[in-house]
Amino acid sequence: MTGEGSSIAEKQSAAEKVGTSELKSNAKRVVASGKREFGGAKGAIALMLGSPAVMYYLWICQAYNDGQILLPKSLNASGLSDFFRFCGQCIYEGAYPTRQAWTIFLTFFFVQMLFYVTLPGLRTRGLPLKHRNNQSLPYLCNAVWSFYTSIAIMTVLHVSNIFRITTLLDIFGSLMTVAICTAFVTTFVIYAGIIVFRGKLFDTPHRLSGNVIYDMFMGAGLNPRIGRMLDLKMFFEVRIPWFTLFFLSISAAVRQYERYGYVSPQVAFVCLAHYLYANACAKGEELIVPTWDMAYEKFGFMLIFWNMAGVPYTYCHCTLYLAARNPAVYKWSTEYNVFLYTLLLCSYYVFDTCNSQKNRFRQQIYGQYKPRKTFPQLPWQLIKNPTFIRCANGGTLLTSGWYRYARKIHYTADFFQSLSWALITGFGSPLPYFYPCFFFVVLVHRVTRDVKKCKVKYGADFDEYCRICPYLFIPYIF
Ligand SMILES: NC(=O)C1=CN([C@@H]2O[C@H](COP(=O)(O)OP(=O)(O)OC[C@H]3O[C@@H](n4cnc5c(N)ncnc54)[C@H](OP(=O)(O)O)[C@@H]3O)[C@@H](O)[C@H]2O)C=CC1
Ligand SMILES: C=C(/C=C/[C@@H](C)[C@H]1CC[C@H]2C3=CC=C4C[C@@H](O)CC[C@]4(C)[C@H]3CC[C@]12C)C(C)C
Repeated sequence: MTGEGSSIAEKQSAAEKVGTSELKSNAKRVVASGKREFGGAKGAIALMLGSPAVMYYLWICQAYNDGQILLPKSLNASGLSDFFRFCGQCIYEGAYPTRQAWTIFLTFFFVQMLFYVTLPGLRTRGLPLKHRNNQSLPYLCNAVWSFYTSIAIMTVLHVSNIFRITTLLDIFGSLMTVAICTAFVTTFVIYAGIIVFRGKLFDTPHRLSGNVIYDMFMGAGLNPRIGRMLDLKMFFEVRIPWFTLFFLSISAAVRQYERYGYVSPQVAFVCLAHYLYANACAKGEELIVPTWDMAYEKFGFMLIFWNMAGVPYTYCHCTLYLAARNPAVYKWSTEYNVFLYTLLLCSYYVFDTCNSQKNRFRQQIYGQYKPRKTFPQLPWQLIKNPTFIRCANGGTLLTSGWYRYARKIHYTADFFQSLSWALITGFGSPLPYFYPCFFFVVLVHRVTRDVKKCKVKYGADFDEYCRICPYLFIPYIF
């Protein structure tokens, strides 16, 4: 069945006549199908220890080995013990969690929390939550106010010499250590709070596997909050990672201007790229509310660590590479620069409008759609009369807009954004290419999980969707 031609209100009423028993049984199957992901407890331990190790290794290559891959033989080390001793020395010297780093990190963290609960914003509601009797949670979407207020405050602090933004790059290693430590502490505090206080603090336990390590990694709660409105998942997914990434790039631009008297096209590129991403997350915050991460993904180490430390301190190696060198080293041709700026902007357009189409469609179906005037509101971000499949379980699958051409074209676009961030640095170091390579693996994993989840949840209707839209990443190709 398709929902062609009928009004959104009629479609919404159809969605509301959802067979809850069918939805519940489908959802249980979805959970059961994904019960032990990431290799279970052993995989969780490996990822909890491996993630910080990878971050420190990348940083040591960047800060102590001119951006080249560091191997034991390159140290003339007699063995691995010498190699690890060298790395330990680098971390102690260059990434010690100093009082200054703790002060900067925690000030930014708690000021963002203060903005979250005080600044004006758009109020919306999330998807109906099965375990809350199909009730939805309220969300206050004021990240765009927080973003521009933060920019204004950072500007005043820098210009008045109270806090020079170039400090972020000067103490990058220490800030990274503080972020890693805080992520582990936050993971433990939120897990313990939910398990011990069972609903009186943060959230009630949700879909626990019974294995403490695995549940700490995946999360004990689905929508942990401080008070009624401070949604920790939304707070960590938007404000901490992408605002930090953007300010690191601005830090590089200010440092380059102070040293050389101008900002190179390459540093300007990473500032634009990280502005676009951070601003997208902020101006589209209400469209994050109906996503899988908000409605299904529990809040544990995976989301906490990667939002708090992984994203800002590994996705930034393009910035670190450019900031550490004379712009003459990467003075590319005008044609190459124009190509990369075009690739970035076109990829961003598809990424923004595709995510917008699907999530605004979700809001329309649940009667939560509210137009906004945040910048930028792009053409084709909303499908006015969407065609969609009205599924047997009461759900809906959009079959127009970008979703007519490829089921995950926003993944493709987002990947090409990440690739452009690396290409702007040239080919002098492999470190800026960590993000696109890591992201490729993340997206392949997410699409595999998602296809499995949608097949279980939508059954034959998902097969119908795949018939209507047979391409996954690239229209008419793959
Ligand atoms: N930079 C980074 O580190 C990361 C970036 N991202 C980006 O975030 C964005 C969102 O990614 P993600 O949340 O993983 O994936 P999606 O936005 O694709 O969300 C998947 C869910 O959307 C719903 N859905 C899928 N197809 C349709 C359809 N045709 N009509 C209606 N609903 C549909 C299903 O959920 P249901 O039907 O149950 O509602 C499905 O489970 C992407 O652009 C991705 O690149 C993601 C991860 C990390
Ligand atoms: C999984 C992680 C992080 C994921 C986020 C970066 C993305 C998850 C949902 C994404 C978005 C949803 C809808 C949008 C509307 C568009 O108009 C603009 C873009 C966006 C806000 C988009 C942005 C990326 C997400 C927030 C961690 C583990 C890295």
